Amino acid sequence: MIKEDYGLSSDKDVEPDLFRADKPREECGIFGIFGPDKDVARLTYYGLYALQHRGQESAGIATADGKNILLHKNMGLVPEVFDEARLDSLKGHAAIGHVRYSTTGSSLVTNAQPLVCYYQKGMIALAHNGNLTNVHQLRPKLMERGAVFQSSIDTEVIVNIIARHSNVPIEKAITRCMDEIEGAYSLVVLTGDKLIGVRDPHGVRPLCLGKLGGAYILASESCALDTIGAELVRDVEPGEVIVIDKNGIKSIHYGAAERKGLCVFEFIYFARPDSVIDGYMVNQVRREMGRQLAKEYRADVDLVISVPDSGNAAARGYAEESGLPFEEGLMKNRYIGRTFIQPTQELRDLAVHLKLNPIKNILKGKRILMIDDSIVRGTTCSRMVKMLRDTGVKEIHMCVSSPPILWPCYYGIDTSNRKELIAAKMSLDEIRQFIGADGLHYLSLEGLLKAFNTVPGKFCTACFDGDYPIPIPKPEEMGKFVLE
Ligand SMILES: O=P(O)(O)OC[C@H]1O[C@H](OP(=O)(O)OP(=O)(O)O)[C@H](O)[C@@H]1O
Ligand SMILES: NC(=O)CC[C@H](N)C(=O)O
Ligand SMILES: [Mg+2]
Repeated sequence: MIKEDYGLSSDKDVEPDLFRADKPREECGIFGIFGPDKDVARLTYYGLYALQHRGQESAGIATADGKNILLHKNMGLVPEVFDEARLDSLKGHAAIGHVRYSTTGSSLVTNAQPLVCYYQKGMIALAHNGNLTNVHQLRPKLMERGAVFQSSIDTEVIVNIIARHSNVPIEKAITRCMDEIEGAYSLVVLTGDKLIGVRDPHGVRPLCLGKLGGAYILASESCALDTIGAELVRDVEPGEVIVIDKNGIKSIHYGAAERKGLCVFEFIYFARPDSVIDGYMVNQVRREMGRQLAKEYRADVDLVISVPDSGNAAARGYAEESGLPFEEGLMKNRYIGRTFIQPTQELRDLAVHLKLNPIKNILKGKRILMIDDSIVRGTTCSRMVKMLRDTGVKEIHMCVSSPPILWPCYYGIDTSNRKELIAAKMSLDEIRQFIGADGLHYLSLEGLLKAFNTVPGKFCTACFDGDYPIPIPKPEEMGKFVLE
């Protein structure tokens, strides 16, 4: 029996997020554990806590106790959704969990993950990071054949296709599903007796395998493994299906695509700096991006500051390479929740200072170089420049440790609208004027790849060069890209 508790509270479903309009890019985080002798719900809770940066809209955990799959999910942050009593009730030998930032389907509790359902073979729970690019072909086809959907997320298409192949073992049903779905997907799947991890053939989204005593873990990022004291075994390979059950672990190679597409933005912004993805330490790569920036552009300034958090490592790298002093010039308030009411303009302006505030004595009268990891709409940096000018900074130069974002992402980042991307609408000098800086430089794509010591072809860099490794939805489907 599915014991589900969606905690349907309508006020939370529609709660507006103060920073949502300014924060167009997040991800989802997934976690799975097979550990009969472990408190799987609590370990999943801590794992999700470590992945909270990947999605803050909703959180959910499903556990398998041999007979049932138990589920709890709701809108909100991990500690808001779960308490001790709730975690006590989620019993089992295996669990999966999800933190969501919606990319297909609205931010509603019915779209929260994991999805849990009955099918011919029993019960199945599934959690997904990424976006399918052919969902608008698959969903109507499934509906024509009588499928019903309870949510508007692409993820439910995956569950439906797996369920249609109930005449074969679950591993086979998954690889058959992979024949049909296109796009980016890292998945954790839970059945009564198995935990399965899947990474799409292009390897767009990360997924790694860890071990804690006799328990196996799957997680979007290795920082989740560190958090629960597990060791990183390796990354799940593109096109690999890992099946874990009481007999141990088995790997099925569905097959990697010739053209790989690991999202380079994971390294620029999404991932936590303490994670290792596909062998690259995120913090180290970000620092190297800063060094590359300094090789490309040397500003005549007194000091280097970063826009925290994700600009920090690149700013340090820039300072090291250039010999300029690095100072913490902006403080970020880390305790901003999601419970604000949509503010007026006055409150919005106030909110900027609530989120980031300058340390005046460090900055006043100085010529500074401000480094951020990326500019999407230009909201953050234009506000920062204004704030710094108000503080009495003499000159403000801006460096961005990634190239201009010119193309939308269809693989799980919420930038599917080109009109929102400032670099797609304005020239470099227009952007500089818009943000009000005295100088502006973006890291080149070559410089970015040098930070990895790699050549084009390993990463998906489509947001910078429009070279999409997986076919994107047709123009007539674009308007419908977000299923409401
Ligand atoms: O041009 P914009 O549309 O303003 O978006 C870009 C900003 O958004 C991100 O920061 P965010 O505050 O989301 O998170 P962070 O603390 O990880 O840097 C990113 O690091 C930039 O600072
Ligand atoms: N950001 C993500 O990975 C989202 C996963 C899925 N497409 C959803 O909207 O729930
Ligand atoms: Mg930032």
